[in-house]
Amino acid sequence: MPHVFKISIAREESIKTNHETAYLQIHMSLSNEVGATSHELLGAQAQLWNHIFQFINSMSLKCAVQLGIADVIHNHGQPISLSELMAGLKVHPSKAHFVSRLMRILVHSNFFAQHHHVHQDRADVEEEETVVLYSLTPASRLLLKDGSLNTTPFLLMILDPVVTTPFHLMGAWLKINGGDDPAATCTPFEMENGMPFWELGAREPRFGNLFNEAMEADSKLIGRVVVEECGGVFEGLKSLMDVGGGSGTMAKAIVNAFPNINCTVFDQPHVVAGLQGTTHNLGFMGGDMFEEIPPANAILLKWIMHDWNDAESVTILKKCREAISLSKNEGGNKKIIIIDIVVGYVDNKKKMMDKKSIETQLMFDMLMMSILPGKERSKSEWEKIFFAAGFTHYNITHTLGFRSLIEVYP
Ligand SMILES: C[S@@+](CC[C@H](N)C(=O)[O-])C[C@H]1O[C@@H](n2cnc3c(N)ncnc32)[C@H](O)[C@@H]1O
Ligand SMILES: C/C=C/c1ccc(O)c(OC)c1
Repeated sequence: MPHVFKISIAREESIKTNHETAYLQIHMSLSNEVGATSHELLGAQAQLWNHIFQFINSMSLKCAVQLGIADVIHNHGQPISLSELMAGLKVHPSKAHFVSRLMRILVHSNFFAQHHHVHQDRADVEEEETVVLYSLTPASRLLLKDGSLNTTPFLLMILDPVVTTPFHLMGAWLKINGGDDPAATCTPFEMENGMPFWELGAREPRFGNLFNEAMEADSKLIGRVVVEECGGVFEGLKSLMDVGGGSGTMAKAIVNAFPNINCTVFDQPHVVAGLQGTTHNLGFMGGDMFEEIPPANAILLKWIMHDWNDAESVTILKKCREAISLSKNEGGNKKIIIIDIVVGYVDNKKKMMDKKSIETQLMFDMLMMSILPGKERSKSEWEKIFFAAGFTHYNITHTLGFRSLIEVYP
């Protein structure tokens, strides 16, 4: 393309009527070789390279998790020097200078903080010595393996080759015929693994367990926030069915905060096999949400709807509507509670985070496209499936960071 423009510009320059000069300007703005100043070219290259290299940020963080850097700093109890950090890591001493480079990029990304400490306590040292000391940041506190909000399983699951490999196939996947039925279209994940995501989780315990642990970590964090910020949502309910509730972490947070709600975790039989409620008001049940959902005043769908396409989602929502209509709750309300992304809506208390949060939403959407037949929905896309399933109104609360809580009523 650029060559074609170059030739036409050369020709038009020799003619130079006013009319053609206008064309020339358009051609120049379209051409990447002629129009840009050095400054613009370097800016464009910087943007491109920064984007190309984003996986290096992910992998540097993965390395820190593999080594347990955050745990060593935390266990040290105070800011730590490189040599103290090395003593706590299972890294070969010959590689200390590599670790300092790893730390440099992670400090840049705000996963660790770095201070310069001036040594004055050694009489034998004549010149002052400055030592770099590392400490944790709020983001790296989520990487502590003993912490209650340990997010490392989520990181290891998302950066596992089982998840990253299908992304290499997206172009090829888009070129092949998906057929007329969107529900029957295979995903890049299936193209790579020969089976759907949930089947791999059932067949390969290593990945299945990693996935469930990843979900637990999120449910611990969001469970706490939901109870603190949106507790009113659960007032007046006698029973709650957490459909696709995994190993029950979210349900535990809810029954602890609301002892009067009877909560049942409903998930695939192999996921809830062997699980038992720790209190009288928590139970587990295996089943298929496309077949039948047991009755309850309210159904919780946390990170469920985005796993499925519109037709599948409407089927699940219809099953939910049946389940709440069959339950008893005199005077109390009945509803579906969805915790998921509403694309374009982010926590309005954190305006500064908006661009990053929306990027996170769009990344989740690409994940749902590569791994599952799912998608992230805008407000109007949500409305379409709610009404198609026979619900009449809904209310969105945007207080969960890049996610929202949606109450949907019959
Ligand atoms: C993304 S996870 C969300 C887990 C949990 N709600 C959370 O947010 O931590 C989706 C869950 O749906 C479950 N699931 C998938 N297909 C299902 C089906 N047909 N019936 C019931 N549960 C299903 C999976 O086993 C998984 O636990
Ligand atoms: C690699 C797959 C990740 C994934 C799959 C299903 C989900 O609902 C999800 O929500 C965070 C994440």
